[in-house]
Amino acid sequence: MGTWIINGRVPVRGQNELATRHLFIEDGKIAAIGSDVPDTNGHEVIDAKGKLVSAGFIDMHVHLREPGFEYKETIATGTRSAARGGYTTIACMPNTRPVIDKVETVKYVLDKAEKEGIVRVLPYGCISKNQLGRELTDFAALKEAGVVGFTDDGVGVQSAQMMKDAMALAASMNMPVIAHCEDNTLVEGGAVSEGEFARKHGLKGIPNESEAIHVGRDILLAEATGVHYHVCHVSAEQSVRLIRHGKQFGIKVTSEVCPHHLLLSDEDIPGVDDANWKMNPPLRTPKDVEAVIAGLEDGTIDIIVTDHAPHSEEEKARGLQMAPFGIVGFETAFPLLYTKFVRTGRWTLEFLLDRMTSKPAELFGLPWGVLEVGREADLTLIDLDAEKAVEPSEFLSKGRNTPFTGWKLYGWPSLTMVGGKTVWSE
Ligand SMILES: NC(=O)N[C@@H](CC(=O)O)C(=O)O
Ligand SMILES: [Zn+2]
Ligand SMILES: [Zn+2]
Repeated sequence: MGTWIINGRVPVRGQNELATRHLFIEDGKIAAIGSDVPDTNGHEVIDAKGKLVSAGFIDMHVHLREPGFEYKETIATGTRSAARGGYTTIACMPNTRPVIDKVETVKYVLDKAEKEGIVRVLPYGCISKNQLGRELTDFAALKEAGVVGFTDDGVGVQSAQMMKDAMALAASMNMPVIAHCEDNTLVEGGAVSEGEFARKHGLKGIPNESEAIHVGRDILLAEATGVHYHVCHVSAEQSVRLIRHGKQFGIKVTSEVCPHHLLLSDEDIPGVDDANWKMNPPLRTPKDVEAVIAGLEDGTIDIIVTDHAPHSEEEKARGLQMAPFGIVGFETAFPLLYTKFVRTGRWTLEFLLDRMTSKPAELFGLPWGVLEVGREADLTLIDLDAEKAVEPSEFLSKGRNTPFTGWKLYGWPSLTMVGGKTVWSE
């Protein structure tokens, strides 16, 4: 017995419209996509009722918090939250407790994901032991154990020599280095960006250069070592400029941006009490927001990620200055971007979907992210027409820390399938 998903609508390449299609799924794979009304006799039938059928989203930057911070999130809750957001593959950052710097921790995460996760989980391994920036981890052993790249996300690699060594080693084994770009000497205690908000409230601001200095340094090191260098959560105009320049020189630099940096600036922060507006990198100025949008549009920035970073309510109640950095992202990413960029006519639906599906797959050499016959049936059904407000109490994530509460949006996922199996539905 197979499964028919009937009356779905799928994007047509190069055309800004959707076509009605029926998909047949058998043995976990997409076995047929057609426009003729099928004979569904003897098969399971899912009536998509005109909803968008998209390849499942791929998020190359998420925090699942396990092991060690299970009060913030677990692999079980994080993957459910991802599925509800339409994601079928997620790559998790190693800033857990212990950090993912040893084979046994990689195995622990993969084993937990297998048993308790409902979407595909790809772990990253640390660049440095304990993420202290002093000693490289055993890249070969971590690769063998199944990591998809090396990163110390959560902190910047402060030493240029350390980064160069990491890149040379990663390049020799054809693995990417993924960088959280932050020069600590320029940050020192800042909670928000330099800009209007910091000035108004007399706060120390985090300057754009703290990010861009690492971006510039690392692009030079990527050129010297030949590694695939991927920049995390680009937020500053200067970073976009440097990446654009690096790409023009043929250096293997790629980058990502988060929905919040495309949609919010420091001037939107309501006040110093609400830490749901605190994340790293911080919300920048309206000029930076325009620059990251332009960077995504011209291909300087390759993909969209959430940087899903759940924290507990108690932690986030400490105010802007004291609370930890980070906001949740899975369950609002697509509705936000679809509503604010596609429905407004600035982007095509195809443009947005590519940056959440096929582009990340292409960048990291993954076999998913495309809706076509023969591929594994990782997909999501999305209601493009019903409007609903963001309601954090409905989140499947343990984290409720979002600045988007109450935003009225379109484009809510209603069913998510991984390898032909429905893992979540409304
Ligand atoms: N982005 C954040 O604000 N926080 C992340 C760390 C990170 O992505 O650098 C976290 O782990 O909470
Ligand atoms: Zn980071
Ligand atoms: Zn992160």
